[in-house]
Amino acid sequence: MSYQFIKVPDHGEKISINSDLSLNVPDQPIIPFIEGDGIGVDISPVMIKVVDAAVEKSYDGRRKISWMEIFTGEKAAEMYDGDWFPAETLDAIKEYSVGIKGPLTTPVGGGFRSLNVALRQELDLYTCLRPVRWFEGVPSPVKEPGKTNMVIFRENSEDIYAGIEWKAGTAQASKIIQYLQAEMGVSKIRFPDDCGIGIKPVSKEGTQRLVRKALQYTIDQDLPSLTLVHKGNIMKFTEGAFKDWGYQLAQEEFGAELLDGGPWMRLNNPVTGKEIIIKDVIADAMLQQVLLRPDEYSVIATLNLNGDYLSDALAAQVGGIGIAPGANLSDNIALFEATHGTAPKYAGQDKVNPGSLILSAEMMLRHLGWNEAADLIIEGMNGAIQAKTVTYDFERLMEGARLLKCSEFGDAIIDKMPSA
Ligand SMILES: NC(=O)C1=CN([C@@H]2O[C@H](COP(=O)(O)OP(=O)(O)OC[C@H]3O[C@@H](n4cnc5c(N)ncnc54)[C@H](OP(=O)(O)O)[C@@H]3O)[C@@H](O)[C@H]2O)C=CC1
Ligand SMILES: O=C(O)CCC(=O)C(=O)O
Ligand SMILES: [Mg+2]
Repeated sequence: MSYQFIKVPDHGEKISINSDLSLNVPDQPIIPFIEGDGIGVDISPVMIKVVDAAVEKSYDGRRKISWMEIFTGEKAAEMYDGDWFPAETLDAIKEYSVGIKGPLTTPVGGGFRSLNVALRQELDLYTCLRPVRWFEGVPSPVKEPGKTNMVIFRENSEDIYAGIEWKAGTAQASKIIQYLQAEMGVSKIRFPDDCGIGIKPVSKEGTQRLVRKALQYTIDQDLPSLTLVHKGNIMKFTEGAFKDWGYQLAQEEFGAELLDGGPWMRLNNPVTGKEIIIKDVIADAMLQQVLLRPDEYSVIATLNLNGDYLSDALAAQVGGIGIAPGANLSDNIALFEATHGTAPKYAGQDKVNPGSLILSAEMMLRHLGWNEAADLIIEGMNGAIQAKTVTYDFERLMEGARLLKCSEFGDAIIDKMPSA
């Protein structure tokens, strides 16, 4: 495919996908990346430098990533004559199958809709996978941060994030309100004359494809439990249905059985034989459970908004969103990204923690099967943290730490990577 502004590197090859959805990864894969708005300009080059160093150290030049810049957000708007979301960016992600992105700005209360959400919707990246683990030495607000070790599977394509909403006072909002009152017998809209309306679609298919991934991950990683997190006591036919469809899938597709009469279920891991508990917790209670009894939770499957809240809250327990990685996944595309946003007040200052994006790249390397390079990144990160050479977010809470810039922290990670 030829592109208008995207420059395909002279060297490197495309990753291809086999019929069983496994990847064929060449030794020099072309990987598209979006630099990102705000602090994207700081963290993306550091991520690339760290990844290149880990790959070089692991494979002695036999393997190398050919990075290909693609554009969304402010940089795209400048290049593509005001188009924040160029079609060729989507084409490139589809063509190259694996990519990584920095954060993108979304205006609050008006303006354009989230480009991050649009990427997930357009590419049907229905799973947002956010692992939360503690690195020894990272300052944390809790007493025993090592007890927090969870993996969030956030549904990424439905819920109120679908963007079906109308502003108060518009003809569309009035029409929907009139329809609800006249045709659907709704009498509970408290102030109908001045009311915005949002719609929350949650489907069986959307729920079950997410829960299927989460339960398969629980099995593959030999983990002890899967928790369905929902607010089904209040939103019965969306969040309540998510819980019911989740349990139904566990029973019908994985052979789970009721535990003590239900609703919790159990199954034996078909590979290791170990017991897996499938349980559910109401979302508000979950926010206290993860603080008070974190070691009782392992894999979490939840809806879009709950997952958004829970991922920042859990990240805080292990040191903050400066070190919170993630991936957006469909069955054949993987787009890695940090949990945090553009942190505009720090943009361009070479200050923030690049850890989230670097750890997102570490997930990407594992997705490619380049585990040796991924392991080096973890060792480098551990080494830099143990040496107390860290960015401002950790330094302000760590006794005796040396403050590093964003780029210096990347260099410290590289320095601490053991030689082969
Ligand atoms: N996937 C994406 O692209 C996302 C985009 N966004 C967008 O980002 C913009 C800003 O959102 P906002 O709510 O301020 O959230 P941000 O995540 O951008 O920042 C909130 C705070 O988190 C801390 N933080 C964030 N990133 C880092 C980092 N790399 N290192 C250290 N600390 C960090 C900072 O805290 P402190 O000041 O205390 O040091 C920062 O002020 C919005 O437009 C929002 O829509 C938000 C989330 C995800
Ligand atoms: O799209 C945005 O601006 C925010 C998204 C977000 O907070 C997230 O994905 O965690
Ligand atoms: Mg968020």
